[in-house]
Amino acid sequence: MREAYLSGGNEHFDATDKDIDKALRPLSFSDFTGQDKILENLKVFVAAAKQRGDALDHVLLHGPPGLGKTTLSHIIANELGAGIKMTSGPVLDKPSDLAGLLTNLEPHDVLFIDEIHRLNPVVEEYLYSAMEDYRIDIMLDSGPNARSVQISLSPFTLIGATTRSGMLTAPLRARFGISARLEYYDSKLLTTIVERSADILGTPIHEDAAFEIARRSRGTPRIANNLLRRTRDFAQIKGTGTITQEIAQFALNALDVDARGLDDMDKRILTTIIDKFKGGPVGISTIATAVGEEGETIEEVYEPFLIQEGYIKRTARGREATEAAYQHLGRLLPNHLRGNSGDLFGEITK
Ligand SMILES: Nc1ncnc2c1ncn2[C@@H]1O[C@H](COP(=O)(O)OP(=O)(O)OP(=O)(O)O)[C@@H](O)[C@H]1O
Ligand SMILES: [Mg+2]
Repeated sequence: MREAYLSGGNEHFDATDKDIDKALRPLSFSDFTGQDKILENLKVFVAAAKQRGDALDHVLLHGPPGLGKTTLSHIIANELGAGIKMTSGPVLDKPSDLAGLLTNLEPHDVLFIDEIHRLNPVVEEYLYSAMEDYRIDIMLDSGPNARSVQISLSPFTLIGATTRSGMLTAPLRARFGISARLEYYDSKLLTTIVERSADILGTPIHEDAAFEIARRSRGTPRIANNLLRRTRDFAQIKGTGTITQEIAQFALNALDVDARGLDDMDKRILTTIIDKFKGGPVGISTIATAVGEEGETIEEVYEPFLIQEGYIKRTARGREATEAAYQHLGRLLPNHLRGNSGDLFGEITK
C-alpha cells in the first residue's frame, strides 16, 4: 500500500508501510524506550567489549513477537560500530550456507540469526565451534579425495532471536554469554513510543489519545505503531488530521480492538475455552483446532499476553479461563470460580 505522509519538515514523501516501519525503528540505545534492565546491562557489555577491543559476547534475545528483538540487534551493531548480517534459522539449510556468511564477516561484526530455534541440527552443530573458537571445518572435495580444512573466522558476535527459547537445545543456549528476555511494555512506556512515532510521522496527537492507543496495544510496540498508523488514517479522513481521543476510540472500535486491547483472536480463544470447554482445562492443540489457528502461533503470540494479563492459567492438564476472562466477556462465573464474595451470580462487568 502506498500513502503520502508529511514528514517532520514540510516536504511530501511517498512511503510504504515498510518504509514507515524503518523510519520508526529506534537506532541507538538512547532512542529505545523501556526494557531498562536489559539496556543498562547491554550498555556495560558493549562499552567493555569496545574498550578491550574484543568482539561482544554472543547474545540471545527472546520474548514474544514485536517487542524489539530485531530492533535491539541493529542497535547493538550500531553501538558497537560494527556491521550486521541478517539471516534466519529456517533459511540456513546446510552448513555451507552458514560458512558463506561466517567467512564474510569483518572483525567484530554481528551475525543476526532470527528464529534461531528453527535451525537445522546439522547447521546448529556447525555453529558451535564457530561461536566457541571462531573456527569452522569445511569439507573440500568429495569421495576419496574428501578432506576437511579448518578455517579461522574473524571474532564476531552472534545475536540469536527467538520467540520460543524453550525450544533451544541446551548446548546452543549454553554458548550465549548474554541472554535477555524482553517483556511486554506497560501503557506508560507505550504512550511514549506512540508519541515518538507520531512525531516522526508528523501527525499531531493528543496525550490522552496516545494513551488510549497505548493501553489497547497488547503491551507490544509493533501493535502500538500499527494502531497509530491506522488511527492516523481515520484522523485524516474522518477528522481534521489531529488524533484526538475521540478519533482514537472511534478508530480502535472500528478495528475491533477492545477496551483492554484484546483482539479478535484473543477473544475467540477465551470464548472457546469458556463456551466450548466449560472454562477448561483444555489442551492447546484442541483450542487451536477450534479457533482455526496453529497451536504454535497460539503459544507464541496469543497465550503469553493472555497469561500475563491474567485471563488464562496454564495447568498440568491444560489451559483454564480465569475469573477475569469470564468477567471481561460478560459470562456468568462457574461454580468453581465463585469466590467467597457470596455473589451467587458472579460479578458481571460489561
Ligand atoms: N523499545 C522500543 N521503542 C520504540 N519502538 C520499538 C521498540 N521496540 C520495538 N519497537 C518498534 O516495534 C517494531 C517491532 O519491533 P521488532 O521488529 O524489533 O520486534 P521483534 O521482537 O523482532 O518481533 P518478531 O519476534 O516478530 O521478529 C519495530 O519496527 C520498532 O519500530
Ligand atoms: Mg524480529
